Amino acid sequence: MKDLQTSDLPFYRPVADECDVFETAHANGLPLLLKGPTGCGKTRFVEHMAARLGLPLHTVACHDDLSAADLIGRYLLKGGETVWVDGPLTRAVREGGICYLDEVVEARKDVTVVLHPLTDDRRRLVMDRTGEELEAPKPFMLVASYNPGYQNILKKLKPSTRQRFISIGFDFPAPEVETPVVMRESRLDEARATALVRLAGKIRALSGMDLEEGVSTRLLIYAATMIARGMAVDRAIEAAIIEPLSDEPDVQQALRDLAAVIYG
Ligand SMILES: Nc1ncnc2c1ncn2[C@@H]1O[C@H](COP(=O)(O)OP(=O)(O)OP(=O)(O)O)[C@@H](O)[C@H]1O
Repeated sequence: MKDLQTSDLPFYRPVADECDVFETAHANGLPLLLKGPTGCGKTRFVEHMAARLGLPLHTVACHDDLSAADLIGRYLLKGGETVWVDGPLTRAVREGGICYLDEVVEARKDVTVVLHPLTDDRRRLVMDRTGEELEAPKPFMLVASYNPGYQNILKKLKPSTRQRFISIGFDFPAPEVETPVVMRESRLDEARATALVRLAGKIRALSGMDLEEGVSTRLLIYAATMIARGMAVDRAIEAAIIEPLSDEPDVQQALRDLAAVIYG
């Protein structure tokens, strides 16, 4: 695959054709949903694409208290006066930038009401508190992410929401992508980065274990960073991989056993 990296962009190594899909969605005013496990590169991908397209990026980490007003804006008291302050979604629409809603499924239901007219062919942001209705300019793009792996039956995206988005499925990168990513982010040498990525492959292949999700690329980079700074490999794996993945002594021991297979 062609390496599209140039030095002034946030580093992102493409896994497949996701950069083309993003560019085509953007060029045609289509919203994009990134699905995948935590720490696999979704946020970095959006940062890279925003910089590549020269667009301002407004990122919102969604949580179960996040309301439509948090995205759109609210009246605030400033120096005795009431002034309207745009929220990140409104700023992105006004600027013609990208608004990235990380873990959109966590947001409150009233957020969906705002997103629907913005993510179909109307492309309109309805601001009920000010009575304004903004038509999104052509460069505006809404990107959302969602982790289907979380077994949260109460929080699922409704078909009427997910069928408004072009979607890309993410997963942990293949070893030939993940190893150079780990090396570049941590400055660890190839041999030791390769061993960590092999360990990750074994952990991700575990089944029947009480692991909610496989080890993320983010954790591998943490482990690699500690090793590159001189920490003993087994200590770094313990602190950056085993402890973050599980609290269960049996599971932790199984992970140590896997590490012993790789590191002898
Ligand atoms: N293809 C890739 N190219 C470059 N860096 C990558 C890639 N994949 C993963 N990474 C690295 O993995 C780290 C974690 O990725 P990122 O923060 O984008 O995860 P995420 O999928 O957005 O996670 P979350 O859903 O928890 O927000 C990044 O800081 C980056 O260093």
